[in-house]
Amino acid sequence: MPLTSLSAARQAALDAIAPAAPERVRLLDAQGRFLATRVAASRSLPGCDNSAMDGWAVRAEETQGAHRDTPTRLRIIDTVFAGKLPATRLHPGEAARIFTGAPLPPGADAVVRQEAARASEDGTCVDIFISVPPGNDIRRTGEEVLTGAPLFDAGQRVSAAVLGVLASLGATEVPVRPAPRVAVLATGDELVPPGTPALPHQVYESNLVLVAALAREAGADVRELTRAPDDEHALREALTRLAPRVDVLITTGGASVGDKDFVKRVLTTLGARFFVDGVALKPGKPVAVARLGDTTVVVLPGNPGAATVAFDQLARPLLLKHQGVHETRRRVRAHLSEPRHKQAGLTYLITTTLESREGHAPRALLRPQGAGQILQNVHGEGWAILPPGRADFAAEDAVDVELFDRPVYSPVEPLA
Ligand SMILES: Nc1nc2c(c(=O)[nH]1)N[C@H]1C(S)=C(S)[C@@H](COP(=O)(O)OP(=O)(O)OC[C@H]3O[C@@H](n4cnc5c(N)ncnc54)[C@H](O)[C@@H]3O)O[C@H]1N2
Ligand code: MOO
Repeated sequence: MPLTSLSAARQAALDAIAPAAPERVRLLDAQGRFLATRVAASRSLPGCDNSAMDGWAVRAEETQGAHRDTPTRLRIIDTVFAGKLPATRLHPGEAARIFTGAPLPPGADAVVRQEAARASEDGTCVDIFISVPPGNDIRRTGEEVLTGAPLFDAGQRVSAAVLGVLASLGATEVPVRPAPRVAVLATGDELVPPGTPALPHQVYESNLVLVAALAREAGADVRELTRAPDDEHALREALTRLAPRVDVLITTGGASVGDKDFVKRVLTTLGARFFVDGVALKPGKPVAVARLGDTTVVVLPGNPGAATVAFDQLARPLLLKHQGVHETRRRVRAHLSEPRHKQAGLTYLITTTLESREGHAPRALLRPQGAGQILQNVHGEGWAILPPGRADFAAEDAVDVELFDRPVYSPVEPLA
């Protein structure tokens, strides 16, 4: 039977999970989550016409012709602080002392900043030294947004900027989808926990940290990190203990066809229903997705590079769907830097950097990548996708590159 294609597997994996019911959480607890509903402006921003500067509220027409040598003299009738209401209306010949953010008194239509004016010694009058147009240094009601205007769609990621807007509307809580609770189970007799001595033939267990970090990047709340030996009894015990506690249980290792690859067999004996079992993908071929009771189980291969690709292609979309969102990844067309031979039936995802070229599509520089390797991912800019149905690719052949879109950072100071 041919292996499931990557696109069919992704669809099937998504069928193994449903968006979680929304919950209301405090603003800061919503950071990094996704809005569960649309949000409209519950008030206008700003809520009233107010001053953008510390200075004087005036009637603009009365400043016409004002100059340092020929100032307009106005009578001071009020002082308006931010958060206070003006005591009175501004009539011709009058000015009000006003501070940044304070509501504009009725009758005033402009603000003159204090650097362009001087109050008399006795504080009764102010000389205005410049002429200003109506609206000068005024922030208008609803200038940024009017009450009822749509602000955010459901699925909007709650960033610091979004939180700032919600807080400025007076919100204290926000409806979001809950973060999926995740447990990671690493299997393998050969694995040595980091922090203990390891002989050259031994392997440090690194997938717990790797997969937990990937899951967090996908918005998960990682609750448990557990190791289990390649032993059916121990695996059964670990899977039955962990599954009921989480929404998504992710295993690594023991996913293939070796004598000690028990994970899928044990899941089957526990009554798991498989949605995906092996994908025409390299690396990551043995990946599986199943449902065990109410828990979605993702079985990742043990090779860290294969686990990374399989996570990225199946587990991440599924964790995002739990949060009510679908991610559209940016793709660019690029030309291969070198020829490649591959198994015709599989999709290959190869970590790539991009070299831009004047007047041409960029070149995809394929990184040396094996299923067990992940160092190249640190520097990669995306996956070059070598599609199925073809075994040989020549240098300069055009392929799609699915971008990681990771920001680029550089040191503040040159390194010594
Ligand atoms: N005869 C066949 N052999 C294999 C096939 C196949 O189709 N026929 N598939 C290969 C593919 S593809 C992959 S990928 C691997 C994955 O197999 P497993 O999921 O069973 O992984 P393990 O055998 O347990 O480990 C593979 C490799 O990864 C290292 N590993 C495992 N867990 C961790 C961990 N937590 N931290 C760090 N490194 C880990 C492990 O030491 C092995 O080196 O199977 C192929 N075989
Ligand atoms: O998934 Mo395996 O070799 O395709 O790493």
